[in-house]
Amino acid sequence: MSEQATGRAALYGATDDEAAQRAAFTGGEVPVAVYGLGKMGLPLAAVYADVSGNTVGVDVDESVVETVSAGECHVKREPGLRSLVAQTVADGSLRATTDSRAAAASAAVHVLMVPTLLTEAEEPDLSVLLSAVRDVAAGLSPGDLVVVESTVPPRTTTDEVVPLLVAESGLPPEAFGVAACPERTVSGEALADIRGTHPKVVGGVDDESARAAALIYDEISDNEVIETSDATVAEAVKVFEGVYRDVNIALANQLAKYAEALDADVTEAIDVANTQPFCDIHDPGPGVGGHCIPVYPYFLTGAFDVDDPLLTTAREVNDGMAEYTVTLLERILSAHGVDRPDLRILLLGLTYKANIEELRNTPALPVARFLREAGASVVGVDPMLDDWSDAPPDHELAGIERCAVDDMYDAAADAVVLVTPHDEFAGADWAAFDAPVLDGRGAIDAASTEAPVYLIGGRWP
Ligand SMILES: NC(=O)c1ccc[n+]([C@@H]2O[C@H](COP(=O)([O-])OP(=O)(O)OC[C@H]3O[C@@H](n4cnc5c(N)ncnc54)[C@H](O)[C@@H]3O)[C@@H](O)[C@H]2O)c1
Ligand SMILES: CC(=O)N[C@@H]1[C@@H](OP(=O)(O)OP(=O)(O)OC[C@H]2O[C@@H](n3ccc(=O)[nH]c3=O)[C@H](O)[C@@H]2O)O[C@H](CO)[C@@H](O)[C@@H]1O
Repeated sequence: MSEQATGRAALYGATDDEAAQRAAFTGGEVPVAVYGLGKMGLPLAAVYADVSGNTVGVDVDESVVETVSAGECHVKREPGLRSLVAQTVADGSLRATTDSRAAAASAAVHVLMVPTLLTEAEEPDLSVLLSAVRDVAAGLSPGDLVVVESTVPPRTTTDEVVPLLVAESGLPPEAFGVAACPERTVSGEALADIRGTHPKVVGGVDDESARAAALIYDEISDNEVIETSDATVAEAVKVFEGVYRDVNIALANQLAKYAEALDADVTEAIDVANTQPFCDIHDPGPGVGGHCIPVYPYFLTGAFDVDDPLLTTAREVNDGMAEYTVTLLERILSAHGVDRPDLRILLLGLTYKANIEELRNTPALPVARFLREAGASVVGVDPMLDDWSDAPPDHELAGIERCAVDDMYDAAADAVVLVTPHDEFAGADWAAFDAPVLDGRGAIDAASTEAPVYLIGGRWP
């Protein structure tokens, strides 16, 4: 084990036997810093703390750091996370700080879990990641290992991260390790996923980086650790998983548009088609939200000069579903003889996915915009969101009248759209709305209610 001047053990280039390295890592001798304490970073930091016994979480948001430092958890509805954060903060294995430079100077393993988003021009925005990389470089020591867990365009680790670490740390590239180990975690099951729902993918910029990273993740995960031939393949694995899903969802949405011409229920056809192993068509819906699936295609189309009609068309199909949903709603209202200028439409679920507090790219916002452009007033119900009634005019939810779950039956809606099926809507009395319901996510058991319930791609009465 290479002990450095600071008395901390390091893994990259360690020459003692593997058992000693594992013992050092799980014995708190290899300090870890996790950069980014959000929906993905906090669960990751908590598991790292639980395994390593010596982890500091870094975040630029002081309220996040204060919350975690108090042993509390700001990430909602993540099973087990609240207690794990409380436990690891209480026993000292997890600390939180905004002082990224101090954290970097103390750590021998640096794990990047910060957002990677898009510019207005729909090109990868690595500014946050590279800012965190600069913080790491300021405290980088020989023998350290840098792990990129954020989803990034393939080649980012080798072409952006390593050169910046070298330039800003003054260390030669052979002095430290770097590996792409993409997060394959789903909100709502993060701890289980980090601990091994799926194999962990590890791609090093060199063999020693891969070895050190694989040793760490073999301690973190109880599933297989798959070492790819290099960091770029590991990055590509993650992006390919995401673009597969976006294209597949676009296929489902396209097939939903055929439903009326076929006079068939597309969901029934998809479900039966998926009964054989060569078919896994996903579900149609009002759109694709979050900062993963709708973003990852641009990590290819916006990063490489390759002729690509497929991913771009899939994005267009998925982004077009919000307007398609509104046209469906207009037809439903017409079929029910509702033709008033001052329509009130109730949107249930505004965040991008059930039980997740994230508005990024949520289809609910374009659905609301199209409805308001058509002259309707829009009422939104979302138990995952704090009351936004007093939000400023430029707030993304401005223009959407807020309604509490308990008051939703009294909203006097002319129609209801279930955009995101949070748990709170599972037991709704759909007939009590006394209005037609468009079930955007196929979450309602239509046979269990007298209410007129419609599906995207469903059969018309
Ligand atoms: N959310 C998912 O389902 C998911 C799944 C897999 C991978 N990912 C990847 O993980 C990334 C992070 O996702 P998330 O859901 O945790 O995002 P998030 O928005 O919930 O959290 C990001 C956190 O990073 C902090 N942060 C921003 N800049 C920072 C900096 N320079 N240094 C330290 N902290 C900083 C923010 O304050 C915030 O607390 C995503 O961009 C995506 O690439 C997300
Ligand atoms: C590790 C990681 O990165 N995990 C990602 C994470 O992605 P995510 O959290 O962004 O969630 P998704 O489930 O992909 O939903 C995104 C949007 O697409 C809509 N949607 C979904 C399915 C469908 O058939 N039709 C749809 O319209 C949905 O409503 C929502 O708006 O979990 C997925 C597994 O859940 C993973 O595959 C995916 O890699």
